[in-house]
Amino acid sequence: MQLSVGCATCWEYATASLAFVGFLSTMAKQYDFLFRLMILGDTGVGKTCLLCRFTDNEFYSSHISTIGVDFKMKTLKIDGIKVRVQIWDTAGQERYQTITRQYYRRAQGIILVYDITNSHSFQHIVKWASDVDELAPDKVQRILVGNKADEEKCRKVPKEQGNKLAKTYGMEFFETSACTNCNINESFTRLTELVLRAHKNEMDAFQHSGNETDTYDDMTPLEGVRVEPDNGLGSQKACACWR
Ligand SMILES: Nc1nc2c(ncn2[C@@H]2O[C@H](COP(=O)(O)OP(=O)(O)OP(=O)(O)O)[C@@H](O)[C@H]2O)c(=O)[nH]1
Repeated sequence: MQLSVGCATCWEYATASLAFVGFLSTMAKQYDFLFRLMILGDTGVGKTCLLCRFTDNEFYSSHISTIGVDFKMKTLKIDGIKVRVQIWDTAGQERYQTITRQYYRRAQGIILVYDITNSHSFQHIVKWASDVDELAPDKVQRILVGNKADEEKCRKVPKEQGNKLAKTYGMEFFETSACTNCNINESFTRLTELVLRAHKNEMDAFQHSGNETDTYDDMTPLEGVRVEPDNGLGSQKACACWR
């Protein structure tokens, strides 16, 4: 860029531009890869709580149903690689399935969650898994999570049953508690590792293509998905149903 000497405005503009470019390149190097993970399961199993515990180390005792899809981000370091995960928290309520189903095809990793104190939520895993088979990419990585493991006295689903179901689907299995922060980092990190491994060839090709400053980021926009808040639902969580 050619600067006209003595022109204060141009100089300020150039300095600001260079600072902005520097800022962008620093931003670009904050992570090496970006992946999308998704949390699925019946309403009330604790999907939002799992996510809030993982990203913010917080736990909320009230159940405020998610509308559509919400998301949070976190950066992990795995084997020296900085991986940024965008984690979508989906509504478990049937009425939002038209919206949440739009997101499956962009997920690289999926956490299927049931509540160990709720047999129905466990039985419904079969339905969630078949939705994933139908709608998610072939390469999608999945793990099974039995949440609320702190509620041992109210347990309805034995741990062996969870293990058995996970084996049937070829998934790894974790019992977690968002309440006591048990196995939360372990499960999210393991899923991210599986996604990294599944995409290794593409990532190697990307790095060898000379993109040293860019990040591997499959972020083409979603088709427009929009939901209007349902006034009959009472208090509900903020949502990011359209992007
Ligand atoms: N004891 C216990 N309660 C939990 C745990 N995780 C979540 N809960 C409670 O379960 C209820 C539902 O949690 P949410 O995270 O809102 O459930 P959700 O799956 O996101 O529900 P939807 O948004 O309706 O799909 C809340 O009252 C939470 O406090 C846990 O690990 N242990």
